[in-house]
Amino acid sequence: MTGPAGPGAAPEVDAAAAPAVDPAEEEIARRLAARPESPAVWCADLHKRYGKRTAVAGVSFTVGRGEVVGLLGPNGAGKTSVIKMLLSLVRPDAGEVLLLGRPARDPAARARVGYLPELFRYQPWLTAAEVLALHVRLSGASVPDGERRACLAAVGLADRARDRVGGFSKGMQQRLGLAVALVARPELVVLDEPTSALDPVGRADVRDLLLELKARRVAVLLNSHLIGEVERVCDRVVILDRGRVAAAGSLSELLGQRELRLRLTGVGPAAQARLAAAGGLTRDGDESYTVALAGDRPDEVPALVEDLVRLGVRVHAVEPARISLEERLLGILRARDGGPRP
Ligand SMILES: Nc1ncnc2c1ncn2[C@@H]1O[C@H](COP(=O)(O)OP(=O)(O)OP(=O)(O)O)[C@@H](O)[C@H]1O
Repeated sequence: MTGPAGPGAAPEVDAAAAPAVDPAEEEIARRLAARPESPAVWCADLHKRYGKRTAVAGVSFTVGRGEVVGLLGPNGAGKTSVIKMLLSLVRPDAGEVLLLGRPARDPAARARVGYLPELFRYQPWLTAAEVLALHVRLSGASVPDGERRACLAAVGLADRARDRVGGFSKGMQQRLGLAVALVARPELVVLDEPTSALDPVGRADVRDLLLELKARRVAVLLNSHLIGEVERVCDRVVILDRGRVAAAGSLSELLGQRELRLRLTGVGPAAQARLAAAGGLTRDGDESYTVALAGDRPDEVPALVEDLVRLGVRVHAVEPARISLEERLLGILRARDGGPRP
């Protein structure tokens, strides 16, 4: 696993979580490995208590290969505890974890996982290039110089490679953390609040990086409080509350069908057919149309508008209508308020 190492790094690691492969997990791994493609993350019934406090009370979910899954929930919901259990940085009281079809503590699985922790610090006397080189060495992967430089460039640190990390701002350290998580060509990347210290441009850069990972079929588990960000990049979302899964599903499952309200003039039969092809079509007045979009492609709306214009339609207004993930999240959490605390 590539993630911060050395003095000052990962201070909350549970020392009791020594590598050891559980025979029950081995058996599950053997069965999953026989399937055409085992999920990137599989966890079942995870539990964790810290003293009297229950942090995680029976969490199960999967992240498929090449899938981007968002882990959401209020402060203290158990997100970081779940992530640390997935990565064997904290030992679960109960439950099982497989990463890439192997038991989570298996070094062969860990070597293919990139991790950006929520809290980290790098050795301040090293340069960014040296930090990256150190983590490449730790991962056992062979990553040529040019690829490492490209990785720093991808997180916007191309011209800071030779600068010492001690002089980096918080956001620059977070960018370096991302480069560390990505440098050893992981098949699964776990990012715990990767944009908390980033400016708007940095956030947009991370969004692009995530989409690029998705295109390369790298699985991503993303813990973020920036719900708009999650909504834009994630295929699926797992919402935790008080240590339990409060809801999980794809964005269309959680948010319902996307609708598009349009105000159009000059709609001929061809344009009418194009509108109907986009989904269920209703005409609400002379110029008002509503399309219940059948697909969930990100370019669905611009493609439709482009076609309509080509067909001679004058497009006066296009208004997407769907409950936002933020509204949905708040709805779920409020409905659970007063529910049982673990
Ligand atoms: N090392 C620890 N020792 C004691 N309690 C802990 C420890 N780590 C987490 N907890 C407790 O477990 C619960 C879940 O914490 P966790 O950090 O997993 O939540 P989170 O969803 O990641 O929160 P946030 O969004 O604030 O980062 C909290 O009540 C927290 O106080």
